[in-house]
Amino acid sequence: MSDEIPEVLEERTNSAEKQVMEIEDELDKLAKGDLSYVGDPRLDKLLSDNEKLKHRLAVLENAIEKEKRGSTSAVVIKKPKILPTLVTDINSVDGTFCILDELINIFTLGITSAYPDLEDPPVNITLSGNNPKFGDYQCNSAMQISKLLKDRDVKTNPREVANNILNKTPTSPLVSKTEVAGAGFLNIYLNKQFAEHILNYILKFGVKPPPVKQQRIIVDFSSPNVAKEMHVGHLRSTIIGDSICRLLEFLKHDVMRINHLGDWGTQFGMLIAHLQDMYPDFKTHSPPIADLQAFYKESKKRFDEDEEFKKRAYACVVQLQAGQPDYIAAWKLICNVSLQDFQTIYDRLNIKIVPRGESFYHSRMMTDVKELKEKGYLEEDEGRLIMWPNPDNHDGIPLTIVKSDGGYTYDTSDMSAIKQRVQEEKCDRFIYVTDVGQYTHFVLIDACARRAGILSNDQRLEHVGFGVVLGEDKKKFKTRSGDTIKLRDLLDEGLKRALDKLIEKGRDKVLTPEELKQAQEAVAYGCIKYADLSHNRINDYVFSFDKMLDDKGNTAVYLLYSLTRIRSIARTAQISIEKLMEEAQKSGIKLNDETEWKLGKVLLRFPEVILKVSKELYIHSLCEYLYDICSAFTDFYDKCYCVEKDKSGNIVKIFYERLMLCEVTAKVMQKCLNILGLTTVSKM
Ligand SMILES: NC(=[NH2+])NCCC[C@H](N)C(=O)O
Repeated sequence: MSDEIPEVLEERTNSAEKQVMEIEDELDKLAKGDLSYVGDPRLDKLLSDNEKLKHRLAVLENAIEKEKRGSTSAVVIKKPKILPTLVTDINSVDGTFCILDELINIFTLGITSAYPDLEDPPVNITLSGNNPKFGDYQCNSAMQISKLLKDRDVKTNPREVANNILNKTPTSPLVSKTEVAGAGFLNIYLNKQFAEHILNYILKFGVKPPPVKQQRIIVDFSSPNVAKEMHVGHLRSTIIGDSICRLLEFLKHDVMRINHLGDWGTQFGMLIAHLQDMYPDFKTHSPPIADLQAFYKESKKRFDEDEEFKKRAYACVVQLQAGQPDYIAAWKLICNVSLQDFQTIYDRLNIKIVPRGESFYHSRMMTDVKELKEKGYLEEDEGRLIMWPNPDNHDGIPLTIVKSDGGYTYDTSDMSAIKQRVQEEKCDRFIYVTDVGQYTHFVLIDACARRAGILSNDQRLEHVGFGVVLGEDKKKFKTRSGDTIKLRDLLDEGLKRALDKLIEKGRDKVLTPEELKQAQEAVAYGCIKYADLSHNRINDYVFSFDKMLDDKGNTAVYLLYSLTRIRSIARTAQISIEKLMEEAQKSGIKLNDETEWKLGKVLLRFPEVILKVSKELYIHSLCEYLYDICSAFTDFYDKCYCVEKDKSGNIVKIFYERLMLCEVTAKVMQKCLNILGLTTVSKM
């Protein structure tokens, strides 16, 4: 076998090693108390990059080992690469077509045929940005390839490489032209007929999801704790998690929406003991516990102050864990009070979620702990049983699987949960939506589940982390009196503010009372959701009704209003959708004006944006896209008449093709808003 391969691998290993060292340096600083990184979104990224790089390093080192061992074998059989098949006929594609993916295919062919000796050459395609001078998309691979060649002592420069690629790149009905520009960029211009074809498809058949391999995906979100306040952090998890589910459901995945409620643990001992005292006949007469938080506080006070009560509380835990029916009944009762409370919030926000709390894993935890123990994964530590991801490396913190009093923990339930999700639910993807503070918890669960053989190499836990909710004073979000904000009050205030806003705009004079109420709810809940979703989730986020109810800028109010305006254009011209479709049979959308062409190109990006967000789970990209559509639409509508009227307001000409473009815009916007969980209204 040639010596060349280990050399390349060694080089890659060196570079990966260097990156690991750099990141470890940063982490080191952090460990030494350099707090400037805390709460910084870059930290989260560094930590996850570090994990990935370590993994890659291990893979590469393994490969070197293998190569070294096998270096006596004589023949190398190069696996033939499976090259992509390209689109040759416009009519063979529909509205679900991802342009970026096809461009990657086209340039993969171009680059591999220009440089057949390069293994896995970089194929780097991006959107060109706003300047039409740079085309619609750009291929930036020439610089990287030129560098790779130089490292192998091949004399060349990026422009030459770009020209070579261009010569070998097959033509495509998607692309009108490609040019070499600047230092070696390849500027790609899309073909208008192709774009028109796709938009006409969407006009006829609606917005359909791009085809992807169907997966079974679990999304663990919301997950408040029984008998405690569901706080703004849980609200973020609820909103982000729901939107992720909607997106994945749109892509036709089999999505499990799971509410991993904190409904198990020693706190139930004192709650049950208190319940027995306060409502001795709780089994026959459902006690009127309206305020479970107050009930919790009372029982906690007794627990802390009354030794006798404390003892009883512990005894209750034992009975509960043993499955004693009376105790199970008491526990269920308490859980149901909380659950009903949570459900009112879900109903108001139109969110579906299935409760499956920590208690669900109770019996599984017993068997799972036994198994972990038997397989030697657990170690004793001051009476506890702990688990390290790597038995030879005790840096950082381990999982606590069994407490010194024999009880199980949050860690235990998450180990059992991941096992259940892999082995019983047979999920392909595992998504957890919590605050960034739990990042290390999930890294540990992932690593330990891998060590225990629960997760295989191609499976991983995905933590969708988000920052803290802050008040307008940039401090922790509290009421004026310093109490935590009740979600119900927050939603009520949203409703009130939304109504004020609509009245301020005089909408109460134009809308029927029913329309006004629909608009009020759509605006109130929409603005709370959108403000959360439109920010990069990793960052802390400032909760401000004034900002979220602004009708300018990237806000729900602006978007919802824009959509109703677009929808009203055909309506005021009294053109029915049937009439529009009839006209579409004759001509279809034409993108003649520069602003029409621009709007058309933004609309074409829908599948690309959806696919990207479904991989990375950063919903704000979808919000930015929605805002891009609105901006492009405004430019178009300012410049192009859809309906021409004479001086006395009579319609003299109707531009059907433009009304069709309005319709497609509305369809795409509507779909995006649905995915974000916003309710749209026809009038507001
Ligand atoms: N599988 C999980 N750990 N899900 C998240 C649970 C969130 C937890 N109940 C909390 O309030 O912080």
